[in-house]
Amino acid sequence: MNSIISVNNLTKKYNDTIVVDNISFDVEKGALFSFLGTNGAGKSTTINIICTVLNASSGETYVDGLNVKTEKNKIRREIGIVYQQNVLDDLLTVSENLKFRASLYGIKGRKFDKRLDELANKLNFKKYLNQNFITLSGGQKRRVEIARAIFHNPKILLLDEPTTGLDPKSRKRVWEIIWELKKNLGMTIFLTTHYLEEAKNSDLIMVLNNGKIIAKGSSLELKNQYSCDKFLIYPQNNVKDNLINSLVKSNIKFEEFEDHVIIQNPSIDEVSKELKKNSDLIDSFEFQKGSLDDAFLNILKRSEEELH
Ligand SMILES: Nc1ncnc2c1ncn2[C@@H]1O[C@H](COP(=O)(O)OP(=O)(O)OP(=O)(O)O)[C@@H](O)[C@H]1O
Repeated sequence: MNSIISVNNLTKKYNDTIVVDNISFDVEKGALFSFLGTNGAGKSTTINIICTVLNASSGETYVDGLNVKTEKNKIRREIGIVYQQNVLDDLLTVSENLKFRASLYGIKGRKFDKRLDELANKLNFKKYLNQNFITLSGGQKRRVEIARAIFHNPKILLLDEPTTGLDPKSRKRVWEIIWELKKNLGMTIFLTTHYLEEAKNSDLIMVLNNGKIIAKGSSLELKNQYSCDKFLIYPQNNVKDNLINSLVKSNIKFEEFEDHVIIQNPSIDEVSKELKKNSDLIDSFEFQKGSLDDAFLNILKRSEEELH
């Protein structure tokens, strides 16, 4: 594997509290890597160590072959970060903000003008260049924040919940931009998100809980391993017991809820027989494919069960 980030036995402690617990993983060059976990799982801590803004308690981390302990400045040139919160100055214009940020990487004069034009076109914010950052909408601000993060052409883009608070259309637009960066520029994308839908096309998903890696795999692998297809049957009023009796007689395993029953991993054959047999008891039914959301919840549930 051609890895661009390599994390080996990483641990972070605050006093005696371990918040990242001996984790190891690699991120492949050009991949979309998604880092999932509940609040407080240790995602931002890990990202901050990779970005060289926080020191680990122990373990080794390399970014593009550079050691995060000893080659901080070189690493900072290789990475761009979009934080959960916008970091640009509300009272400067978009152009002034980017000029200041670019100057930190030595990008000035004509080189700056050319790159600004390129990014303003690509990320569609040319119209707002002379507006104060505060006057932009949430989606427009995020696009400018992405421009800030990639102004110096980094190899890796770290996105810490980049679309939180955006409406679905703005989220879609931000994702189109991220895909373009991955596909056309081969940029490695390291994502943390609470929207599992966004992680579904990742090359690798890793789930963290209480500082530990509790699952790792592609979206399909995690879905196959931790979620299942479901068939929901909604009985007509007051006949749920009759439907349940029929399912019991047919030896079909199901879960009972207030106004419906769920058959997990249903076989077409058994479900169609039951539907035919009980058509006068059934109000409606639906089939649900196993989802990444289900997988995520089951991964956390199993991890909690193992702890107790
Ligand atoms: N400076 C600090 N001192 C003490 N504890 C801290 C500090 N920073 C973070 N923590 C703790 O470390 C744990 C991991 O926090 P972290 O921010 O990495 O989680 P996260 O997975 O990014 O959560 P979220 O999804 O809410 O952003 C939390 O319990 C947090 O309270």
